[in-house]
Amino acid sequence: MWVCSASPLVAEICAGSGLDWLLIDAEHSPNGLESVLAQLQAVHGYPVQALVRPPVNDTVLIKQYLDLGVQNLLIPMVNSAAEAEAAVAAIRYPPHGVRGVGSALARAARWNRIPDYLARAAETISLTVQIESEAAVSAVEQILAVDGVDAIFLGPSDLAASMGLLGQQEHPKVRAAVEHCLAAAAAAGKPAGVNAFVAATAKAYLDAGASFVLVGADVSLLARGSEALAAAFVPQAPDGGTAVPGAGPTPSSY
Ligand SMILES: O=C(O)C(=O)C[C@H](O)[C@@H](O)CO
Repeated sequence: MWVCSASPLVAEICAGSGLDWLLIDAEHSPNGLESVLAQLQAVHGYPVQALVRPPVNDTVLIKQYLDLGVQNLLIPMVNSAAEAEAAVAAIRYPPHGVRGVGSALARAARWNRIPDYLARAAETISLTVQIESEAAVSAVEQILAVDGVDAIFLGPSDLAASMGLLGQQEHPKVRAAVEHCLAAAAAAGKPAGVNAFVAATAKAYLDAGASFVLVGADVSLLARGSEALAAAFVPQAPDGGTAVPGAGPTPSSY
């Protein structure tokens, strides 16, 4: 599930839920380096894998995330093999890439307490790139062929927008594009994941070959759960609207 609240406490609650992976998001959520660090520390020791999504495919930012100790990166908006190659270069030290060397100062290497960190760092990091535009779907085979791309992740919300179908993640053309990418990943022998908050769609994508799915978000659970409490206990206005100040209609499930 997504962890978007930028709260170590919430991240720890989710980490102990039984879910097997969490995505700490810094693309659309109010997370900076300090809050990502605090959440990594909060989930450490729980039987859960944490992925982290930086806001952008940027070499300097990726270096900072890696030095914090992020081991599973999800890079958004990767639209071509060249952009995927740039992400791979960002996670590898020279001569295989361009990652700056700061392990003596960094949590990633536990401040040089991890022997051979520099030599072994690449083995400890996974790179998943996000396919979320028509251009990326067209280039998915080339992106999957990039050495160092470990997995792809489909983003139906942005994909729908790029197809002129803003807000229509369930549109048959969007679902067909997602399934095309799932098949391409299977052919390439690499895992593919997808964002799918509608349970039936998540199950359909699993049946179509998805290896991992994002099926909810901390903020959405809190929003819908608090609305349900309000609906159960707060008197409704006579016109059927809500009596809760500031509350509005519930938008799409994404
Ligand atoms: O395009 C997508 O889908 C995603 O990348 C997920 C979104 O970022 C997230 O906001 C869910 O809508």
